[in-house]
Amino acid sequence: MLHSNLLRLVARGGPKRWMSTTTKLTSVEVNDKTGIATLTLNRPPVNSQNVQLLVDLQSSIGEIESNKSRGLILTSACSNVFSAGLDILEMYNTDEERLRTIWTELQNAWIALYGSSLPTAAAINGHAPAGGCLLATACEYRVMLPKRLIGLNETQLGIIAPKWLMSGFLNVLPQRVAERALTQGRLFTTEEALAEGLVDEIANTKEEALEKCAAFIGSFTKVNPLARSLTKLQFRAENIKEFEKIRKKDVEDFVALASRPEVQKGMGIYLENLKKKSKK
Ligand SMILES: CCCCC/C=C/C(=O)SCCNC(=O)CCNC(=O)[C@H](O)C(C)(C)COP(=O)(O)OP(=O)(O)OC[C@H]1O[C@@H](n2cnc3c(N)ncnc32)[C@H](O)[C@@H]1OP(=O)(O)O
Repeated sequence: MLHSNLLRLVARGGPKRWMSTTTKLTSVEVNDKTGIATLTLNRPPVNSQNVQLLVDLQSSIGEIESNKSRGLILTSACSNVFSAGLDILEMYNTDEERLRTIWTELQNAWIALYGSSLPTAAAINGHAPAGGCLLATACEYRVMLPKRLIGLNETQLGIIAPKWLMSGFLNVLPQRVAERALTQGRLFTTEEALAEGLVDEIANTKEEALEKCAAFIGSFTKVNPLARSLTKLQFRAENIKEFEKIRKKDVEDFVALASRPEVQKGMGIYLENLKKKSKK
């Protein structure tokens, strides 16, 4: 009996247990040995962030926080994309109420991750433009696969990233580099991102990226968890306070901007180009 249980564990790649099913667009797996939870975004083909993905992400973060995991690693089930950012199809040709919901859930997902008291790391196993970069930079540590792209390219779509959306970016990049990148809508290659400090390490495979993230989280083993989390949140308190002050107005600003005819037209053209490119 013991032998067959052991064999099953080995076949599953070690002492892991599934905490939630994959009927959601996210799944959570906790490693029993390390106590570290891996949160996987699972909305093929590119993990574009629709309302459902953003809601599921929040629920998975809540689940990980309440099951007393030692840390959270965010990654993707898609083979070449971490997340393509907000689902443009959902923002295009829609009504104001839907835009309000999309933006509110993006805010909720960001604050849940950015304000998490747990150690957080992103195993960026693919491209991470816009909202993908937002999630990665909400984490404390980033490990990325070579030759992928990451950055906040909102200006290329004719839209403006609000201050809170830049917070994580500004936590890791000097203001001068961040300002130039945002105004250019620049996407950094993995190698450029490493040189600038936007990512912390490069890994050749997703497995290696997960291991490096786990090693980062493991580096806190000897640190008092309460002291650690309060220290982290002290660093983030100012950004969180500023965000809370403007969050309602920020939703209305987004709705006003995203429903402007020229912005809608820009999204339509951007979508068409994406589709043309993917058919090539
Ligand atoms: C008012 C302030 C708002 C500020 C905040 C806004 C934030 C955002 O997140 S806006 C979204 C910005 N995202 C992007 O610009 C990324 C666009 N996507 C890409 O560049 C690429 O898809 C890729 C690099 C992420 C992946 O490339 P690849 O693996 O080659 O995949 P394809 O390009 O062939 O895409 C497959 C499939 O998915 C569709 N798609 C891609 N991204 C999105 C998206 N963000 N939303 C909706 N749909 C997306 C793409 O059109 C393809 O569809 P099909 O042609 O139907 O297969």
